[in-house]
Amino acid sequence: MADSLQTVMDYAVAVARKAGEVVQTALAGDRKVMTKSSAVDLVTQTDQKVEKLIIQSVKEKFPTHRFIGEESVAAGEACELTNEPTWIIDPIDGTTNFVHSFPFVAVSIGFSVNKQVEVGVVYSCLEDKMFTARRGRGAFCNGEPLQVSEQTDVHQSIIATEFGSNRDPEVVDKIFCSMKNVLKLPVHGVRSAGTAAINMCLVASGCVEAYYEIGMHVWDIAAGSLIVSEAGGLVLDVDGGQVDLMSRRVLAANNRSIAEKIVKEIVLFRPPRDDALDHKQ
Ligand SMILES: Nc1ncnc2c1ncn2[C@@H]1O[C@H](CO)[C@@H](O)[C@H]1OP(=O)(O)O
Ligand SMILES: [Mg+2]
Ligand SMILES: [Mg+2]
Repeated sequence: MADSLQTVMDYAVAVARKAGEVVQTALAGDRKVMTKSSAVDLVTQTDQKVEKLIIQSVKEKFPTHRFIGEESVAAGEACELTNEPTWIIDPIDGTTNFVHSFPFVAVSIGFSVNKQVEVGVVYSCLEDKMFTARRGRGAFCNGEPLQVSEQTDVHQSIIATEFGSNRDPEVVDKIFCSMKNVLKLPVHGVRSAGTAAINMCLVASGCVEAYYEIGMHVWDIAAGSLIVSEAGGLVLDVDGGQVDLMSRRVLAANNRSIAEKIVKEIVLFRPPRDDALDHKQ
């Protein structure tokens, strides 16, 4: 599998770049916006077109591989992570940003075998940054090695998180309560890029010390989780335990000291799992 993983990596990078070109072209034109699980969970024809392009290209090269794609799942396909080689795809991470031309939009492609992510590619289309990682072989941005921040003092840190797309008042309260707790630690700042994949790449790049969220999906974090761990960081559940990519909870941190401080501030809740039969919202 070692050499074939390099083939997968090279192909994932090529496909992500091609997908990124489609996203960039679409940014110049009109975007017809539709909604999914809620009035603020947006999707465009470009999301659907890019996912089709990625899946078709991969199928030509690897006909036996399986897929978990955000828009395929939205269209009713199963979201099941098996031991088989599986491509986990978010064609546009940051659709809300894409719709508003807010300049952080990514194509995220993870590749797992035996439920473990082996290859992660996140292409930040507008920054033209190609983040890549292979398990055990480090993380890179445009070919340059990535290293998480060395900061151990949470008071000197920036923490990334997202507001998500769930506007249920109880959920919003919990999300804000966690953010307030983190802000009051105090930390230097709290940030939201509007894309989970780019938030994770910011941790891997050492720009932010940690990113946490409850409510994102497996396609948002599959690739980014490997990029963080290969840059020397930790990827955990928000309770500090082992991460479960299908549980819709993640904490990516530069080190354990920062992770432990953040865990204490997060108000825990459990959204329906991605592999639950009714996975919507
Ligand atoms: N209104 C919204 N604001 C922020 N993120 C949203 C959102 N609606 C959906 N998301 C998704 O939730 C993830 C984590 O916050 C984001 O990466 C984004 O992925 P998406 O653009 O692929 O849907
Ligand atoms: Mg996404
Ligand atoms: Mg998306």
